Amino acid sequence: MSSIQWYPGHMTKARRQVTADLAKVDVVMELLDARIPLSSRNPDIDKLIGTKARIVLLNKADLANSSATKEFVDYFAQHNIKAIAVEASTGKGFKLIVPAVESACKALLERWKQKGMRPRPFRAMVVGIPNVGKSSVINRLAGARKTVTANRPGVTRGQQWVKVSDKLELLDTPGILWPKFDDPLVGLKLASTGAVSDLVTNIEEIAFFALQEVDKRNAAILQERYHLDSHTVPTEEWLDKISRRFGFLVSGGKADLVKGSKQILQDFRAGKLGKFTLDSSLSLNNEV
Ligand SMILES: Nc1nc2c(ncn2[C@@H]2O[C@H](COP(=O)(O)OP(=O)(O)OP(=O)(O)O)[C@@H](O)[C@H]2O)c(=O)[nH]1
Repeated sequence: MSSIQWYPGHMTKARRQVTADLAKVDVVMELLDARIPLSSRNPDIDKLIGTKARIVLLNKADLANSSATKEFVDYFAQHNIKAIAVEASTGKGFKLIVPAVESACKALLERWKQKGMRPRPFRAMVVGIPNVGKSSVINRLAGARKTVTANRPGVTRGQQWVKVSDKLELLDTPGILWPKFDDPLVGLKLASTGAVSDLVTNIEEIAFFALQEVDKRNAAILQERYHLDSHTVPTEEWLDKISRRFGFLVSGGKADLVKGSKQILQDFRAGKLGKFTLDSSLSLNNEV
């Protein structure tokens, strides 16, 4: 879990770093959390990427509702962006990445040819908000492949290009983007899925939000795992019941709601309460 807490100074620094790195690449892999493909988007991403080629990777697809993921792939296609559902933890979907990146770079290749330039491997980087799986994606794409140590303009201290295919090189450090801050519901989605550190959020509120979201989709699973009555609407009492059920007590026999909340979020994030997607592509007409 990332411990980054976003203050204006951090944001300015991150923006500067990402902008500098973006200038070195031809194509961007925008990494999103398949459970929250809209809420995990950086609010300034279009401005940052500009007219550069990009693909979207919907990571942690193993934890998301698969029909919702398909809808999001269509949603991005409608906005002329190729999106691929992937699982960095298993490698599922990864075979599709290189062809998609190369295809996204076709126009660039054309431009090079028109200018009489000799084609070189395309250069790519991964960008995304904290905890979305950037390092996991880079490691999987890099595998045991060698880093390209040739002298290259613009690669700063510690950064290297990794050869992913004959036609593709990847920057071995990701671009860390800040999440959306202004919408409280987006905040709850980011916190419940783990993109925002538990330290900076009210853990009981987040756990209760997670319970409500699960209850809407699959009340039976709550009954099964926590022995809750699936016929009642969620109330804050549920936190008390669940904490007691796991034996989390503080002195005086009171339930330890913080421990109970941690348990709920751990279950929720690990997929033990089902696969879910908290954003909807259908109810939105967002500009991409
Ligand atoms: N279930 C599941 N977990 C994943 C997947 N990809 C990454 N993770 C987990 O998500 C967590 C974050 O992964 P990282 O690769 O560290 O993410 P990051 O974006 O580099 O994180 P920061 O360094 O915080 O910016 C880790 O616990 C990974 O094991 C996936 O496809 N499925």
